[in-house]
Amino acid sequence: MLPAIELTGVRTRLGGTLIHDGIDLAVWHGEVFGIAGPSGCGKSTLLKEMLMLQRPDAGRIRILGVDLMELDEGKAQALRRRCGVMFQGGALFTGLTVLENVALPLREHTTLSPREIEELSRIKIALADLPPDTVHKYPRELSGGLRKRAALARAIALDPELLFLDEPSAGLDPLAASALDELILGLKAALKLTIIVVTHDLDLLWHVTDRVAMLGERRVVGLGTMAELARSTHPGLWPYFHGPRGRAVWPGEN
Ligand SMILES: Nc1ncnc2c1ncn2[C@@H]1O[C@H](COP(=O)(O)OP(=O)(O)OP(=O)(O)O)[C@@H](O)[C@H]1O
Repeated sequence: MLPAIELTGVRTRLGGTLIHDGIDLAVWHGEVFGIAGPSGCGKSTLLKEMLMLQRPDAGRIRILGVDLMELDEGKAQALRRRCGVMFQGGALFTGLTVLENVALPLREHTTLSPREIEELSRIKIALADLPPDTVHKYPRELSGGLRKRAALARAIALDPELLFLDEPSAGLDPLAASALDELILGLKAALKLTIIVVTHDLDLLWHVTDRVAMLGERRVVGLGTMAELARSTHPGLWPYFHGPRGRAVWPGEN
């Protein structure tokens, strides 16, 4: 079976600096795949490239079997519909209620009736574990954790095959962050999603991901389960797992 996502030899130059110099990785259908690494190593840039928001200078990216280098705008639109995205901060429309935010992709990309759209939106809101009384609230009336859930409900509105999460736990307290971890695992199981998550959050990486690509030195310096990466002696991985914060979240060591 073809991978859900395949990157081969991706090279990216930004503002005269080489950010990626030969990134190779494959994401399998149905897995939660983490992308981690130090600040500035190009994680978000890689995400944008997979989402067709930015083009690499060289290399090949295949999403759901489609080669992004050979896409016209029509095919890109069709492919984007198969990808849900939750950007850092949620990026909800502040002037729209939760229900209207979740309904928006359905209004833009389907020919469903308003009643069907509302019903489907309510299903996604329930799947994201938002209390029913939040549907008519505006994002500013919600806690950070509930705003993330609303953003997640919107990201799954069109039943995507791939779900991209950019720093989902950023800004959340530890309890809200671990509740979100559970929700991500629940969505993966319920919707058979392939999930790509860019994060610094070691708890999330240990508890939610199946495999992780650790970026560094403009390449993938480690690829495997967190347990496999933790055993690696690669100098680019050692500080990540054996620094004080890294050590504190090793399962079974708390
Ligand atoms: N449009 C741009 N022009 C020039 N440099 C850029 C541009 N966008 C990002 N960069 C630089 O490219 C590098 C990679 O940025 P990117 O945001 O992908 O890193 P990151 O790993 O996601 O970082 P963080 O973990 O801090 O979010 C950084 O050094 C950043 O300053």
